[in-house]
Amino acid sequence: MEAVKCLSGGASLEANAESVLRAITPSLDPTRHKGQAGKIAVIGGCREYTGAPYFAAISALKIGADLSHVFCTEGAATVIKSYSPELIVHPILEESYNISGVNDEGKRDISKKILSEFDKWMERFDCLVVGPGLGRDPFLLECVSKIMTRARQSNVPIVVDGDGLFLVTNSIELVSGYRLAVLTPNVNEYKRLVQKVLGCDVNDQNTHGELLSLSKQIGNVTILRKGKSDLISDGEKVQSVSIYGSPRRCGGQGDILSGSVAVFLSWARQCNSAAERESTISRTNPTVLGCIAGSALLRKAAALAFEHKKRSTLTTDIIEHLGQSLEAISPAS
Ligand SMILES: NC(=O)C1=CN([C@@H]2O[C@H](COP(=O)(O)OP(=O)(O)OC[C@H]3O[C@@H](n4cnc5c(N)ncnc54)[C@H](O)[C@@H]3O)[C@@H](O)[C@H]2O)[C@@H](O)CC1
Ligand SMILES: Nc1ncnc2c1ncn2[C@@H]1O[C@H](COP(=O)(O)OP(=O)(O)OP(=O)(O)O)[C@@H](O)[C@H]1O
Ligand SMILES: [Mg+2]
Repeated sequence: MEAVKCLSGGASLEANAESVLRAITPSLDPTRHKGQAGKIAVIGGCREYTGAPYFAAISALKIGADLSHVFCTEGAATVIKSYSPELIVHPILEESYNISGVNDEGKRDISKKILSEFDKWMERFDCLVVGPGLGRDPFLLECVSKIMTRARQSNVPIVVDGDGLFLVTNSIELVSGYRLAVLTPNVNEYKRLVQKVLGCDVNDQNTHGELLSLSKQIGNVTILRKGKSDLISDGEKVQSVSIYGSPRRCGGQGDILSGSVAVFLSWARQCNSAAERESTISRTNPTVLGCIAGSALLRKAAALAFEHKKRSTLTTDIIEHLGQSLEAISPAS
């Protein structure tokens, strides 16, 4: 199956995203137990943002993951739980304002406690999504750096989005050379990444070459550059997903994408039957497959939601169409 054709160097080719989706989506086999279709954790949710981690975590469930966790601050946790009883919410993160009277030693103890709380769960996760609605509090980000380092030591894939990209752009060593990392920058996040890593401004005359260089420079991590077309590269080649989505640019669509990529990359890593081993798909990096599938599904769901809701289309409407969009490509029975 030639689902993923690509050219190296400066060119990219449109991925056959539907074939990728069909190949990596597992069948609903009655012998499978809870957890086998994916256990995802989103690290995000703070005083300002509760929508973003919710969107990422609920999207993972709506696509077909079995369990979806959120690690956030205490204040955000109550709010996120009230959005949905389906999510498992851990109120473990702390922001500086909440511990302003605590001395350095006290802060170290809090940091250790956060890490040990996370450690109890980490080995169970198929993928982490770090960043949707995380905020930029320095103490919180320092704790999240430690969480990422721990996940990396345990070979747990990490999708980095939103404020997670702010953290990683300033501490690139957190993901550098980690082949199970995926960065999903929007226009601003990409600009900051290019400036920091390549030391220049974004060059729209050399889109593909620049994306290849950026990925290579960070040790071949997979990058999904969001935009009119989504461009995906692991430093070897560039592929695009340009399926028509929606003209509505409401906030939160990137959060759906990060939750979706987490599920699909987990599924792509499980795809190892003999037939799949022979195919182009199985020779493609699972992180790249996850990006292609996530991007395509989000765009299809956005198109369907827009058909119904037009100008009033919101992120929650798009989430409601994720299942139908996947069903049209890979039917449940
Ligand atoms: N409901 C929620 O809780 C949401 C929270 N979000 C979170 O908010 C935090 C910050 O993310 P943002 O994406 O807002 O931060 P960014 O710094 O990436 O972008 C913010 C600004 O960029 C501008 N912008 C967008 N597209 C542009 C373009 N093509 N050219 C020029 N400027 C452009 C926007 O108007 C906005 O003012 C993250 O943690 C994110 O996850 C967002 O995901 C949106 C939804
Ligand atoms: N100009 C565009 N035309 C069509 N689709 C787009 C366009 N820009 C972004 N998208 C789609 O919307 C998705 C989200 O991209 P966007 O740039 O809005 O992310 P974001 O800013 O991180 O979103 P969020 O508000 O969740 O943080 C991308 O996967 C992409 O497919
Ligand atoms: Mg975003």
